[in-house]
Amino acid sequence: MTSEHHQAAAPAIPVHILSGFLGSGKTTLLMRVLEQYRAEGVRAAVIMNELGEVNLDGQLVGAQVPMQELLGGCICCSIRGDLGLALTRLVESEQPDVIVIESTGAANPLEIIDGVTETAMVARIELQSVTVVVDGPGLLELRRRGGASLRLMREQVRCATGLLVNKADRLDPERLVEVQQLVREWNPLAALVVTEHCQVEPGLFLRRGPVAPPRAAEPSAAEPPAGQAPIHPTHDHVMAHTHYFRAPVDSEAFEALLAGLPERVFRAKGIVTFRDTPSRFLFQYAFRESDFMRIDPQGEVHDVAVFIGEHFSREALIEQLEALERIAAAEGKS
Ligand SMILES: Nc1nc2c(ncn2[C@@H]2O[C@H](COP(=O)(O)OP(=O)(O)OP(=O)(O)O)[C@@H](O)[C@H]2O)c(=O)[nH]1
Repeated sequence: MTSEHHQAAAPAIPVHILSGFLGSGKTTLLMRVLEQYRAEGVRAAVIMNELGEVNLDGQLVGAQVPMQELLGGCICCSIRGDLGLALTRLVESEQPDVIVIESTGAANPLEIIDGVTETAMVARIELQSVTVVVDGPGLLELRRRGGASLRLMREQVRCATGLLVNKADRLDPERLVEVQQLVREWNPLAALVVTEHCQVEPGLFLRRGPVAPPRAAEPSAAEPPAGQAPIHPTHDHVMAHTHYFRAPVDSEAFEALLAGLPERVFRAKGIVTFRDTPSRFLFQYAFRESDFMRIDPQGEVHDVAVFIGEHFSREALIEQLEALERIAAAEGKS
C-alpha cells in the first residue's frame, strides 16, 4: 500500500543509490545533484561509504548537508548492518526530503538494494533509483584484462535504473560507441546518457517521483549462461591501503609515484602537503589520470592517501611512500 492510502502517515522519503566503479565520477555527480537540491530548497541527506579509513570525498560535502559516514569497509558486506542504522538515524534526526547513498566503487549494488529495502520495512523510506556511473575508458581497460573487477562492473551496470557513460572526453568516437554498446548489452532498459564530468541535465537523475523498480537485466545474476564463470560479484579481490603521511613531501616526486603506480592500483585519493608549495591539495587518481585541487580543510585533517586496487603489493607501495618521506626529511635538513 502506498503512503497516499494512509492519510495519517507522512510520505516515504525517497532514497537514491549512487554506484559505479572506483573513480568513475560518483562524487562528481553527487556534488552536482546536491547543488541542484540546494538551489531548489530540497533538504538532502547523504550516506557515504568508503573502503579506506577516511572519508576524503566528505570534505567536499558542505557542513549544511547532514551526512553519515560508513568507513573502513563496504556497505554491501562487512558493514551492511550499519547501513540500516545510518538510514534510520538520518530519518529520525534529520527528516530530510531525500537521501542519497554513495557506495564504494567496490560495492555490489544488489546487496545495497537489499539493505535499503529491508530498512524500508521499519523506516519511512522508499528506494527510488539506482544510478550507476560508468568510467568509459576504465571499462575498456577492464574488458581487456577481464577478471573479477570486470564482472563487478557488469553487475553494477545490470542493476541500474539510470546510467551515465562518463569520461567521454577521454574516448574517441569509435571507442565511445564501443562502450555504449557494451553497456547496452548488459542493461538494455535503463536511461542512458553520455557525459563529461557527469554533466547531466537537471532533473534527469536522482529526482523525486516514481521510477521503475531496480532489477538486474537478463541473464539473471543467479543463472549465469552455460560455460561462463558465475557472475556473482565478489570484491574480496579489491583491497585498500591507507597511508598517513608523517611529513610534507616533494610535489614532483609524489606526482612521479602516482604516474608509476602499478596497473593493479585503479584508484588513489588523499590529502597531501607539499614542501615546495604553500597550500594543501586533495588529489585524485583513477586509471592513470591524476588531478590536484587546492583545499583548505576545516578542522584537524591529516595528510593521508588511500590506494585501492586488485592484489597489489602493499609492501612495495609502503616502501615507495616512506622513501618519499625520507627524501623530503633529508632535503629539509640539508
Ligand atoms: N577526464 C575526466 N575526468 C573525470 C570525469 N569525471 C570525473 N573525473 C575525474 O575523475 C576523478 C574521480 O572522480 P570522482 O567523482 O571522485 O569518482 P568516484 O567514483 O566518486 O571515486 P570513488 O569514490 O573513489 O570510487 C576525479 O579526479 C574527477 O575530477 C570526466 O568525465 N572526465
